[in-house]
Amino acid sequence: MSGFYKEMIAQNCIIEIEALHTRFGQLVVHRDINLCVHYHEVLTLVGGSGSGKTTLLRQMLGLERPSKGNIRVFGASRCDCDFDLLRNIRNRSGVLFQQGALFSALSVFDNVALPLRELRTLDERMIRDLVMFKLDMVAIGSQHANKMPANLSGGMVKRVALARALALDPELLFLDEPTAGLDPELSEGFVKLILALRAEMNLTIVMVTHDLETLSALSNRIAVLADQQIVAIGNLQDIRHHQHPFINSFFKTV
Ligand SMILES: Nc1ncnc2c1ncn2[C@@H]1O[C@H](COP(=O)(O)OP(=O)(O)OP(=O)(O)O)[C@@H](O)[C@H]1O
Repeated sequence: MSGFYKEMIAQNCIIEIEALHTRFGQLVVHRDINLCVHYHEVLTLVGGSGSGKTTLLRQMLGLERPSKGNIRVFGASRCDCDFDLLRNIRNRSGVLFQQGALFSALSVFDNVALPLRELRTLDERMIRDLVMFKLDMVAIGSQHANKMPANLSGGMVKRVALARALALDPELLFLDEPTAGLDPELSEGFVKLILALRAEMNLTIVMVTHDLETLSALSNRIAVLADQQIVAIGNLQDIRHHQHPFINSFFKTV
């Protein structure tokens, strides 16, 4: 075991990123990224447009591969191609994509039931109970279960998408711009819901956001992506005094 991994285990990392490089043709997006996401923290990725936040999130999720370097989730390498191992990582992770990304042809109920049905181990009665329980957790009443996504408000789409992300009781939750498109009141309510569920389910959260209110309310630590690297990492107090042009402009209203 390399010194790096010993250090990661000692630091209690749920996700460990080592010497990660990403390039798309001539475009270098990440250069030597090293990062540890601690168990039970909320780590937020911030950075300018095109700085590689979503790409890094997708790499942690296993949806994209870095050009070089390694990502370990729950101690297992993303680069291992063992199907059972990758499925295990997937079942222990939930993701809330930007815009909610509900399947438009499926009802609220069927959207939340999807990850449960994919397990192929639960009968429909059990699935029904679990779906109604998850909808209740995100304050969606049973009268909405048969509605189609097109008939929901923006705030409801986010909550149903969150119920789906939490369907398998994940330990790790990824949030991509969770409050984008919500007005300030709905956004505040959604942040409170995430905080409550995080405490209830003992979640570790990795989030991408441009929204300062969301960032301040939820983050334990913030990692700033700029110049293809993580130029600063720490809590809000640590970060806001860091001297970097992106950080100065991003936090100037705090
Ligand atoms: N599959 C791909 N092929 C080619 N270029 C890509 C691909 N995915 C991302 N990029 C490029 O990589 C860079 C980083 O993209 P990414 O979406 O990760 O940035 P971001 O920080 O999330 O940006 P934003 O805040 O605007 O969403 C961008 O220049 C983007 O155009």
